[in-house]
Amino acid sequence: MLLVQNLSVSYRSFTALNNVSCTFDPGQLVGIFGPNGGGKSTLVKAMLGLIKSATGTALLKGKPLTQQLSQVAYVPQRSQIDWDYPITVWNVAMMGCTLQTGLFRCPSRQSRELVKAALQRVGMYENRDHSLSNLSGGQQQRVFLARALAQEAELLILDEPFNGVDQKTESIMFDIFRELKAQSKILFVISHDLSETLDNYDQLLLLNKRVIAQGARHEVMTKDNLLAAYDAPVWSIAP
Ligand SMILES: Nc1ncnc2c1ncn2[C@@H]1O[C@H](COP(=O)(O)OP(=O)(O)OP(=O)(O)O)[C@@H](O)[C@H]1O
Repeated sequence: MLLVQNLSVSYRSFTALNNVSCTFDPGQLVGIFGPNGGGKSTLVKAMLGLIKSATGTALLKGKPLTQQLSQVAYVPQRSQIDWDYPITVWNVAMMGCTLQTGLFRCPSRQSRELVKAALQRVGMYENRDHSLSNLSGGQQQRVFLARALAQEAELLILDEPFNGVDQKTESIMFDIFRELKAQSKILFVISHDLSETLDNYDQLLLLNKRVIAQGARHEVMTKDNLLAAYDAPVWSIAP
């Protein structure tokens, strides 16, 4: 189980997150929604200790998440990744195994097998020698998903993974999420897509500095909750 308790974050005098608490069971695909600037990325970064929180903590299986980062595969927002960095598809995916292998040691046969299987699963093995910068947006996202798969982490966090991806990639990703759920992983997906893809999530967390609502789609995506989160009429948000 993943437990977020009383997490608060301020950037200088600006409060980005206020006392956020939520709980997630294994085998769940969780969608994190909310307006631009609502604190979604801040929540994830604070959970991972990438930024300092004023109060609160995140616990995975009862232990601080920050002490077991090898159990977390994090795919940041596209804007946070240097897509021109000269690296091949294979080497990006191999980074998922670096924690186990060590930075300066030759990857084991097992790591190579894991990376091969991960790239095959996302349909990018044939492109393994290609440079990351020469791929389409959807292909790049699939490579980063392969890196997360190769890591075999308990918790996968993907920050807006559907941005700039085509229908085929989106559908591959949701298929893979279902497989990971069956392996009792917890998947955190930050998204802005309020279309019918919402049905793919087991749980939704609606965030605007605080938790507006958490639960199943019909409990969370109500008129009142959407108004509280987005401060806008529902018809202008949800299709
Ligand atoms: N390093 C920073 N310094 C100061 N303010 C920040 C910093 N990072 C984020 N913020 C502010 O904190 C608030 C929450 O930002 P965050 O990126 O977590 O929102 P978000 O919900 O992920 O937004 P988006 O949907 O646009 O990605 C925003 O008002 C943002 O401007």
